[in-house]
Amino acid sequence: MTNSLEIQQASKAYKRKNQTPVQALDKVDLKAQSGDFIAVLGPSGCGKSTLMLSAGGLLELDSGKVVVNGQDLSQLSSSQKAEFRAQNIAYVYQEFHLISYLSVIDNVRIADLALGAGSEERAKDILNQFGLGDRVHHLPSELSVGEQQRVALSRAIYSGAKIILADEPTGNLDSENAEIVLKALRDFTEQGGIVLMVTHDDRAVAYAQQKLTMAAGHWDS
Ligand SMILES: Nc1ncnc2c1ncn2[C@@H]1O[C@H](COP(=O)(O)OP(=O)(O)OP(=O)(O)O)[C@@H](O)[C@H]1O
Repeated sequence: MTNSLEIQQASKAYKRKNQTPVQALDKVDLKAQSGDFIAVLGPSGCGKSTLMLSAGGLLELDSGKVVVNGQDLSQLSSSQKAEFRAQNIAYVYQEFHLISYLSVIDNVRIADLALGAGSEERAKDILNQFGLGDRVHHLPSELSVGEQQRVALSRAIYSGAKIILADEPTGNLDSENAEIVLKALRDFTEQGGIVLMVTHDDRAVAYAQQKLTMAAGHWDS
């Protein structure tokens, strides 16, 4: 199956009482399909995080739409959207967002842990691939920063999502760990996934096959 992410004429303004609205996205278009590894660049405040939140349906647009694998996210109820997101979209952040009181393997299996679903073996295989085979029962606080990001990435891969939205995924990493993470993201796209990655890191930009720059809420062309 081929995957697709389409953002059509997306606009979003943040409105605060008694203040001029900030137009964070201004009719932004994006078309990505299986195999695409896209770096989103641009200065602070130009709308990159707003774009990423919108792409995953975490933020409602004022106008325009996001279509993932043919599904217009705005047509889904919030519970349908959460379910659709769990199956199709994973976020990888600079700050990892691991759950501090759960072990590495439970963090990876977080989405199906409560249901007793999924496969511990598969989670272990993925952790092994990321060199974390001897860390499965550790807590996040017992890991290095690079290891924590590898757990976050393992969680994204384990989820089976076809689209990874990565916000500064190498921001806190040394070169060795940055390379592991970037190679994994590239492998993910080579296997049919899509990666949209906000970054200021030259190492990450070098891995992407497309570079898009934002300026004040739109593409800088
Ligand atoms: N919740 C909010 N309320 C009001 N304004 C906001 C809110 N979130 C973002 N903004 C404003 O919207 C604009 C775009 O913000 P956004 O976080 O998308 O930019 P960014 O490119 O990701 O910035 P950075 O690189 O610094 O993370 C900025 O001017 C920001 O101040």
